[in-house]
Amino acid sequence: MEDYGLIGDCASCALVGRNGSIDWLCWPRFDSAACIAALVGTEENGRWLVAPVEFVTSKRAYRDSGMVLETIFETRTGRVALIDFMPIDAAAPTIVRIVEGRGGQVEMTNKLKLRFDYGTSIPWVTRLPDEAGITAIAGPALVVLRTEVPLEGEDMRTVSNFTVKEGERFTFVMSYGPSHLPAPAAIDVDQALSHTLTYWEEWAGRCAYDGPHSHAVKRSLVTLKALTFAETGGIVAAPTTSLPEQIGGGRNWDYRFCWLRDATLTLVAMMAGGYYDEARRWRDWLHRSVAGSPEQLQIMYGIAGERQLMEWEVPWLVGYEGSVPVRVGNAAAGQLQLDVYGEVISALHLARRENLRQANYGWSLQLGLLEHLETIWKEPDEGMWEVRGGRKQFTVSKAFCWMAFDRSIKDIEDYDLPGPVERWRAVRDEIHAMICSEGFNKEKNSFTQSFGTDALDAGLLLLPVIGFLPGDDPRILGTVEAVERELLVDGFVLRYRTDETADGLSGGEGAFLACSFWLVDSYVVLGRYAEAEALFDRLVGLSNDLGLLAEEYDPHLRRQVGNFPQAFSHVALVSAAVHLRNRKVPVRGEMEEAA
Ligand SMILES: OC[C@H]1O[C@H](O[C@H]2O[C@H](CO)[C@@H](O)[C@H](O)[C@H]2O)[C@H](O)[C@@H](O)[C@@H]1O
Repeated sequence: MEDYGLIGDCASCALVGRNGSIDWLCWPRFDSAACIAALVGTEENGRWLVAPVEFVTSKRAYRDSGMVLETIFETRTGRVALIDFMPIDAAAPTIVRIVEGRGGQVEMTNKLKLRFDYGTSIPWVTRLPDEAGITAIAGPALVVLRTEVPLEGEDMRTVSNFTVKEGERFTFVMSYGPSHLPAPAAIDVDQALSHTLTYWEEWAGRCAYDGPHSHAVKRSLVTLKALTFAETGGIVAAPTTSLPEQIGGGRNWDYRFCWLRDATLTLVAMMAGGYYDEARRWRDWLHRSVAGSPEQLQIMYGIAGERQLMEWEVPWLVGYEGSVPVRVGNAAAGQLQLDVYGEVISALHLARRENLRQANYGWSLQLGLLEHLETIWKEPDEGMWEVRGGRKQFTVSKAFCWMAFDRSIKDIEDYDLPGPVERWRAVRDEIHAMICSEGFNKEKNSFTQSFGTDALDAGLLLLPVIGFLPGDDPRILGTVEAVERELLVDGFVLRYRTDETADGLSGGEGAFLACSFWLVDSYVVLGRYAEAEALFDRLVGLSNDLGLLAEEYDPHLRRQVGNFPQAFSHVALVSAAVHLRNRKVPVRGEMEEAA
């Protein structure tokens, strides 16, 4: 996974290997069917390679702070640059690949194999009538490729071999459109490049964070922005499906959707970075998506607020390094995860405090959610880790219910909003008392994953962060110690032990990067700054050469695992950096001091 770089246009994105191969592309949206799917299959499922026929090394970096990726190939005969980007604000979704000779001369190859419908549908390819290039049509989709380089059809793919000499430049421009309309028009490549560079530079330049690790923080925020669907303000958890949590394993999920949990945390990170527009747009997305009957609140939605996210397995894809099944859609959409109420309500609370313009139904929506929560908070749920082994009384879920009532009570107190505040105070206290008696194991001196068990859960690290108990409470100290004792692998944090939690899934998984950043936060809360710094540095050190993080890290194989790049990991990195710099972790719902 570390070999991939991300390019995107805030509608979709592509993963580009350090070998010049685009192996993942979904058009026109993040959640559309992939038309290039080699990432979770083989070359036969679609890829687009532009690279030297042979090279010795390749080195890459983003230009400036943005999403224009430059890969430099050194070959025995010369040096060549490949510049990849997806133009911002183009009339049609587009990928531009520019080949520039930077020394000597280099034999290059271009191999395009489009396979629509997640790597299975072979398109009908024809030459463009009046200009150089081809169109590929498969059902509703049309892709057009324009280039000065002569193209040939070979083995059901489009290829070209060409030579690039120092100072020479060739362009490949591929765009998507619906097949019942004329092919998208040609674009001005230089203008698109300069506009895209300026867009990202300007966006990154607005970052309010100033402090240690600012490069990693900026790269994380730019990555989060790239995972945002600009049209609606929704944010995907990751742009990929089924990158495995264990190489060869079956814990492979589709993350191209908008989780309320992940996205509300993104809102907090965006605001910490000074990006209030994005925060506002996400909050508006939230209002629209969850609008309607509070009993129908889902834990996740499509990027435009879609509710049906049917999960299915793709039998023709052999998976990333053999990790099957490859799944599309996500059955977690139908789960009950009570923490989501706390996440959403604390986000609304924070937005209110930060004076983000409110939709006029914001408070009535919150009231409706809380009234519903009042009827269901005692129920078991699937928890924040979305287990598939049956519902339980998860301690963290209950603590987030406590937070939902606590923040709403504060909203009533601070803004004179109408609501049954006395009743809610009583519920808040009842939840608190229940967690402290049922969710705390005296022998272990730790809170536990669910009531009456002695299993641990890294989500418990959030208890002081949400203000459930102060950081110096002996029960919190005991819980952090227990997590350190039982959930660390090589210093990185497992979200729980898969051998002691019946999560309904076989196999294991890597250390969860967001939880590892939460341990950094815990060390800050406890004043253990040197350990916080050291762990943060190690975690940032796991990023690939482009600063990208997956969901998890396998400490045994020493490689990233899980979907890539993952918003949750980058959000947690941003928050931990701010906390480390400020030597303070604000209670969730209070604003981070960004600048
Ligand atoms: O562990 C089983 C579950 O794994 C996925 O959920 C994880 O990803 C979510 C998106 O980042 C995150 O919000 C959640 O906390 C994680 O556990 C998967 O999406 C689920 O379908 C699956 O049951």
